[in-house]
Amino acid sequence: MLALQGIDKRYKDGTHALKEVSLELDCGMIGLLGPNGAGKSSLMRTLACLQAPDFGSYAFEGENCLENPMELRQKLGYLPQYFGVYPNMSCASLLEHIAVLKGLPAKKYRPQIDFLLELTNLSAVAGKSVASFSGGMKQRFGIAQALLGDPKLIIMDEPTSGLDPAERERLHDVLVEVSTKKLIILSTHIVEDIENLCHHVAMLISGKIVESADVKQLIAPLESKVWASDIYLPNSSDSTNQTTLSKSYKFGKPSWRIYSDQKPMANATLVEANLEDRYFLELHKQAQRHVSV
Ligand SMILES: Nc1ncnc2c1ncn2[C@@H]1O[C@H](COP(=O)(O)OP(=O)(O)OP(=O)(O)O)[C@@H](O)[C@H]1O
Repeated sequence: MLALQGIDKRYKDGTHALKEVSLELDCGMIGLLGPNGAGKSSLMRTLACLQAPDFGSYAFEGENCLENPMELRQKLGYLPQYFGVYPNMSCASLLEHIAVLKGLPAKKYRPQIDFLLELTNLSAVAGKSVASFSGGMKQRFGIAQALLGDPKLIIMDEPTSGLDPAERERLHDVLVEVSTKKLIILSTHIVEDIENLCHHVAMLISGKIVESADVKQLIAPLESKVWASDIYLPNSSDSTNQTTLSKSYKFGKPSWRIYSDQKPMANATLVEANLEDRYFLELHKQAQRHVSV
């Protein structure tokens, strides 16, 4: 459905944000996971034809998007990370305005706007100015505008940032409801969102795709190798077969997760491996590579 080939982007100040990114994605919900500054937004903006890469090409449903961006725009829904300033227009009027800009005929967009206001739980505030909305409401508005025109490719840059747990759950419901027969790319550093929603994840670290695979397949090699302990294992004791993955707190008490072929210490308990473990292991590997270069 979407094929990227050698996408490379260097900004004017010399930052090499994307390094020969190649990906092949089929329909469904796909997670793009990476730390701050990894290049996720750069890739999302490129896919949305908002900035051109220096090299590379990409095609959606066989159509070359760089040669024919208008073709893609008609099939695209995009939720940017930041919207900037909202005009002082009501939610419904702004959606109508965006529908016109997308080239949708009134007969098509009027019922769709009603449906999307309902879906994103904004019907009751449709007459209120978007500029006066709370962060969560603005995010839901962003999702509604991205879904206008029933796009086949939906790109969402950090869609759950700034949402409270109830809003986040509502967004998950919306995404699951619309995801059939579409390609939804969800860019985030919130691993849990990807684990909850996506069957496939691409990991982007320092501008490079380091993994792109089925989520279960990525986690499988870690099974029976992730341990939890409330005693600190110094990093210095990490080795090829043993890596401290993460530290988290429960009721103010710390707990470490350790990747190891064998029980790393007497009190360690074997736990179910998850995507966050895989992601931290990958970040650790990349950091090691960086040090040894
Ligand atoms: N317009 C720009 N000019 C120069 N450098 C930029 C520009 N936009 C992004 N960068 C740099 O490119 C790199 C990748 O940034 P990008 O915003 O794509 O990462 P990200 O993974 O989306 O990060 P975050 O999760 O923090 O939003 C960073 O080093 C960033 O500072």
